[in-house]
Amino acid sequence: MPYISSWDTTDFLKWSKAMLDEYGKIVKISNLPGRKDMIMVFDPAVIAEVFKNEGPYPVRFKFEAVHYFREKIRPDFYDGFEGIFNEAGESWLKARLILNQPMMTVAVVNIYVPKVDQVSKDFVKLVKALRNEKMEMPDNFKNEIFKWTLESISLIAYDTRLGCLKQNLDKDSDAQIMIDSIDNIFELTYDLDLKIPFWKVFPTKTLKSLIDSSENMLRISQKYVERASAKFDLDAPGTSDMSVLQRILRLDPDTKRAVIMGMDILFGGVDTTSNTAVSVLYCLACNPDKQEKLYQELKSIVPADPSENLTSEHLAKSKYLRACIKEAMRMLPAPNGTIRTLPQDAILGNYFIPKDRADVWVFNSTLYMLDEHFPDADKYIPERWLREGESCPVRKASEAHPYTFLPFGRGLRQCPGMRFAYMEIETLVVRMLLEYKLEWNHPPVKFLSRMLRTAVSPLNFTVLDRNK
Ligand code: HEM
Repeated sequence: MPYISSWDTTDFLKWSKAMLDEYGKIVKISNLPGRKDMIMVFDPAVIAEVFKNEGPYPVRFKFEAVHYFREKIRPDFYDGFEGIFNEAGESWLKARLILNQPMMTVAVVNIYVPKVDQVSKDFVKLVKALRNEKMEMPDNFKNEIFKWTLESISLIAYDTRLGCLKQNLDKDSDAQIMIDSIDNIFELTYDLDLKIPFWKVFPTKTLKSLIDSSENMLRISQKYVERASAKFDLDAPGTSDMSVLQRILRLDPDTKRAVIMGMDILFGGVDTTSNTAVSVLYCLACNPDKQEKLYQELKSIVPADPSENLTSEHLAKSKYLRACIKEAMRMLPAPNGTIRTLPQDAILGNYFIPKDRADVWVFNSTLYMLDEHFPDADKYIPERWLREGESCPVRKASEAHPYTFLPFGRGLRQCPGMRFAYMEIETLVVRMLLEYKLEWNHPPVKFLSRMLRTAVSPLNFTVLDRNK
C-alpha cells in the first residue's frame, strides 16, 4: 500500500477520486499527526467486508471537539452521556435502540406527513416572497432551504415548530440563533476534527467559537424539550399518535438525555437533508424533461386542492419521485460515505488490518460517478431506480453491487433518520413542483465536498408559477 505524506483536503470528493485513480481501490495513509492510520476503500466487495466486520457496537469516529465540549466544558449537563454520534459500546446501543423505535418505524414517520407537509407549504409561500423581478431566488437561497429543514426536524426533535420560515427573522430569535449555531458547529467540526488538531495543544479561536455555538444550541434545545415534555402525561397508556419525543421520553424519562438526543437529531438531520434537497431541486431544474415527467405523475396522484394535506399513501404511490431523489443523491450526494474502526483483525482486499488500529473510510460517493457501477454516470436518469419491467435506457441500479450505493450508511449504525429524510424531501419536492416550474439559467453550480458536499455558488433558481 502506498505511503502518502501530503494532506490536501480542500475538496474531499476530488481528493478521494484522485487517490482511487492513482493508487487503486484500497489506499492506506499512515503517520497522520494525532490520528490513526486511514484506510480508504473504493471496492463494493471490500466495503461489504468492512460492514461484516463492524461488530455489535460499530465505531464510527468520534467527533473529538464535540466530545471535548460535552466532557470537559459541560460535564454538569452531559453527565457521562455523549449522545448518539459519540457514544460507543453498550451505552451507544442502549441509546440507539431508544431512538430506533420511534424514528425507524414507518407508522410513526407517517404521522408526521401532514405536519411536515404544512412546513413545505409554508416554504412554498416563502419562495414566492423571495422571488426577484427576474423570478429568481436570492443568492442565499441555500440558507432558506436550511430553514425549511430545521423547521421540519424541530418537529421531530422538539415536538414544536421553531418559526424558522418567518421572513426577516430577528437575529436574537431562537430560530435564528439555532440556524447560526448548527451551521457553525458543522463548519467548525470539519476544521477541528479533520485538520491538524492544534486546539488540543492550546484553545484556538475555532474551538472557542464551537463552544459558544454548542452552548447556544444546548440552551435552546433544553428550553424546547422541557416545554414539550411538560405537556406529556408519561404515565398514561400509550397511543398510536404519540410523537417521537413522547416515545423517547416514555422509553427513557430523563429529559437531559432527550435534549442530547434532540440535538443529535438536528446535528444529523439538518445539513444532510438541506444539501440533499438542494441536489434534488437542482437536478430537476437542469433536467426539464425529467421534471415534467415527475410533475405529470404528481398531478395524477396528489389532490388538486393545495389545502388538502398530503398523506403517506400519496407519497407511496409516487414511484418516480423516489427515483428522482435517489438519482440526485447519486450524482450530488451530501455525505462522502462513513467510517468504521474495526474491533477485530480483518482482511480487506488482500491486506491484513489489525483491530482498532485504523479508521476505515468507506467512500461510497466516489463510486457513484463511475460508469462501471452506473452506466452513463454523468447523466441524470431517475429511470435507473425504477423496478424491473419499467423501461430504462441504461442498466438498472438494482444490478449494481448492493454495497455500492449507501447514502445512509449501512449496518447497525446506519442513519436512523432515513425514512424521515425521504419523507421530508418528498413533501418539499411535491409542493414545489405542483406550484412552480424550476429552471436553471446560469453556469453550473459549484459544489465543495468537506464534511458534507454543499453548494458554494449562489442558488439562483428561476421559479415560474405553474398555474399561469
Ligand atoms: C438525506 C438526508 C440524510 C443523509 C444522506 C444521512 C446520512 C447519514 C449517514 C451516512 C450516517 C452515518 C451512517 C453510518 O455510519 O453507517 C448518518 C448517521 C446519522 N443520521 Fe443521518 N442522514 C440524513 C438525514 C438524517 C435525518 C433527517 C436525521 C434525523 C432526523 C438523521 C440522524 C442521524 C443520526 C442521529 C445519525 C447517527 C447514528 C449513530 O451513530 O448511531 N439523519 N446519517
